[in-house]
Amino acid sequence: MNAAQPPRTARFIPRGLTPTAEQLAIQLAQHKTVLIDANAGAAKTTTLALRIGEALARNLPPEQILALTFTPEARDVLASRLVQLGVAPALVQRLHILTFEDFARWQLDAIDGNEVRNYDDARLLKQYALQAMDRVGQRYAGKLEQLDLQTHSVALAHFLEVQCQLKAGMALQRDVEFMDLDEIATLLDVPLTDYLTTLEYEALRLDGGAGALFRGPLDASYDLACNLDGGARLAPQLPDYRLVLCDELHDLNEAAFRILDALISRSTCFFVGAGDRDQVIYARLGAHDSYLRERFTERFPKLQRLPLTYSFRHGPHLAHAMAHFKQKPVESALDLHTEIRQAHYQDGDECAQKVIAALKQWQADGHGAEQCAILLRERHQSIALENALIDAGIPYRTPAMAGYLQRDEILFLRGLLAIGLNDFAAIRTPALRMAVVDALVAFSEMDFGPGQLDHFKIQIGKEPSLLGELYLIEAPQRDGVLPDYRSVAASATRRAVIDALAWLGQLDRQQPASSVLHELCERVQLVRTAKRIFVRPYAAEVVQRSVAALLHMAERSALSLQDFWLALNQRETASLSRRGAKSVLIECAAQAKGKEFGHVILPYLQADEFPHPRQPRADEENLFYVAATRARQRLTLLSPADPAQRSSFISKMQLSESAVSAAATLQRQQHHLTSTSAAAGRVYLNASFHEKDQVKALGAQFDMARRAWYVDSGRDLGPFAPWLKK
Ligand SMILES: Nc1ncnc2c1ncn2[C@@H]1O[C@H](COP(=O)(O)OP(=O)(O)OP(=O)(O)O)[C@@H](O)[C@H]1O
Repeated sequence: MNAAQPPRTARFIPRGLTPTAEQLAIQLAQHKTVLIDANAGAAKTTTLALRIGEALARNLPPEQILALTFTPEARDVLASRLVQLGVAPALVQRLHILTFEDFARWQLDAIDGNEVRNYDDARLLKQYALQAMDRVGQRYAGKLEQLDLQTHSVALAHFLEVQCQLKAGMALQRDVEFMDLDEIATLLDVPLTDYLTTLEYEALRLDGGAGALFRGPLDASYDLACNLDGGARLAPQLPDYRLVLCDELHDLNEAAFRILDALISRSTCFFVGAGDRDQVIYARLGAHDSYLRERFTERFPKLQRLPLTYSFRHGPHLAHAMAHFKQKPVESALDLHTEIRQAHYQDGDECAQKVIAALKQWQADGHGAEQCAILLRERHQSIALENALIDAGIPYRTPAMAGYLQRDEILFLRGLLAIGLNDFAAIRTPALRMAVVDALVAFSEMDFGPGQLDHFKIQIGKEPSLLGELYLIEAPQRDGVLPDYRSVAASATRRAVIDALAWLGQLDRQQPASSVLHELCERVQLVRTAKRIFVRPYAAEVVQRSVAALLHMAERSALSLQDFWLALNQRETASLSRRGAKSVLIECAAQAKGKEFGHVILPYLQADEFPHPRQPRADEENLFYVAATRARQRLTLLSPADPAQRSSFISKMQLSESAVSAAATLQRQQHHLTSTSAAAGRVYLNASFHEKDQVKALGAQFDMARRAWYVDSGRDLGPFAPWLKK
């Protein structure tokens, strides 16, 4: 370790903000390993960017700097923050800013040759999962009672999630020499069938140990971690980075930790990592706050922990509310009144209307819809919201999740209606038709060989009216035609669906859609099937709630079956055509990590939704904390009119108390800033978001700390008269 004193002055002077003393300490730190465990919005990403800027300013070649993140979103946020702070884009491009997965793939290239197929979309792995299940069947059928081989696509998706989880936690490396199979599965906390299938899947993937044939999501990190661990073949070949940084350390799992360890254990490497122990929400993938709390310290005893105390995203009102919520100190350095607004509703529809009202108010206050995000606890909540937005003519986007009309359970019902009404052509795009076929297969618990289904889909793409044939093709009596069908896991479900289709086909289309859909769901045993095919009760419940929301929508519409069918398809066309960049974002809270928005709306804050009763309380708290702390100027909380039904998280924020202490802090800060800005000779402007281009063109500058436009007081203020503060 270099014991020299930190340089006294920074060489990197960022654009648009003045680093605090704490930020400077990190920017200039010369400790070998530095860990920042700081609150949401406390400038972790920004400070990592400052550290990179400083290294570049001190002539460290960009290629010797590696910045790792867990998601492409976090990678992009860091890269754009560097540019925002004034690092030349050409230099940013030369830096190695990578997700763990991309870094691992790149390293593994050295031993792979060009033979390995990489699949980013887990669905493409289903063929291998099926083969692995076949092998488990051959090896253990009749020998193990607990074996439960399900081969429909939803069960496969579940299996793929479990194997990912086992690998992220390096659980397959555990010492299990003297344990029985079911003991091991219990130890690893996964169903026995999934454990055995994972073993077969890995044998297949790694070609019995000869080398990887294919990789799905997270497999590269896992393979690299295994390689570095056992035999360490690649360890000496890892590039010699002088500076390694890692953002969002709260997503760290065992595989990634081992990769980091190999990189930063080198004597010439300096490391700065940042995370927030209260933002651990991927426990399912092995993330744990123990890395931030203890593991780093145990592994690197000389580790320096450096603080970032103040939030720069939101003002004291939100900071203090979060301090109460998380029972920890949270302070803000911003002279900004981040408003926390509340509104209450009687039912889900009214909640959607309150969202529209909050959004319209935001726009009326001069802000753009694209600066607003509606963050959901779970995707089923979007149905009423999407409908309300479509009705209000407000464009929205749902980049990280399918819009409600494109979700599996809704596609299944749409597929049944398409067959029953003999109108598959109403589902416009070929991609959606394929998705409908997949959903029908999954929810009818049918079982095809992968090639067969693909063949059928191609035919359907050409001739939509063939959709009804799906059930004929699969029927066992057609064995003679297509003899190699896999055994059907739940033929009762398929039979029920076929019967329901016959019933639907002879129905009067003028009947109310609501009663038809209710009966259809009963007849196809949708709830029971969801419970069976989604091994995790939580996932089954999301499906149920999503279907319930659709049924509610049909009831409210009071439309006939025929008209409801038409309306659904029209809504889809309307929502798909309005997804512009200027639209409001609807996203699940988990996907919003690392991002920030002017206005965050949190709807459906009710006891049975958030915290979700089936999920661990600590994870729910972290998720709420992530969601609420994305807000800069305004946070809108929507909860039931009846206090007894409200989410307990709202009272935990102690909004009245926190508002009092926040107001006092804000006053102090305003006083301080008035004196410092007077000294700095700045005149602040009242320009709204929409006016930013105008004032910028006139020469105004943006103060990131105050989030306000200003001009130097020596200037002619005439052109700025409309925006001068009274
Ligand atoms: N010294 C500063 N002065 C003013 N604003 C700052 C300063 N440092 C950072 N910021 C701003 O603070 C906001 C939050 O910063 P950043 O995204 O780096 O926080 P974070 O700790 O990574 O957040 P999270 O963990 O919630 O993702 C950003 O808008 C950033 O531009």
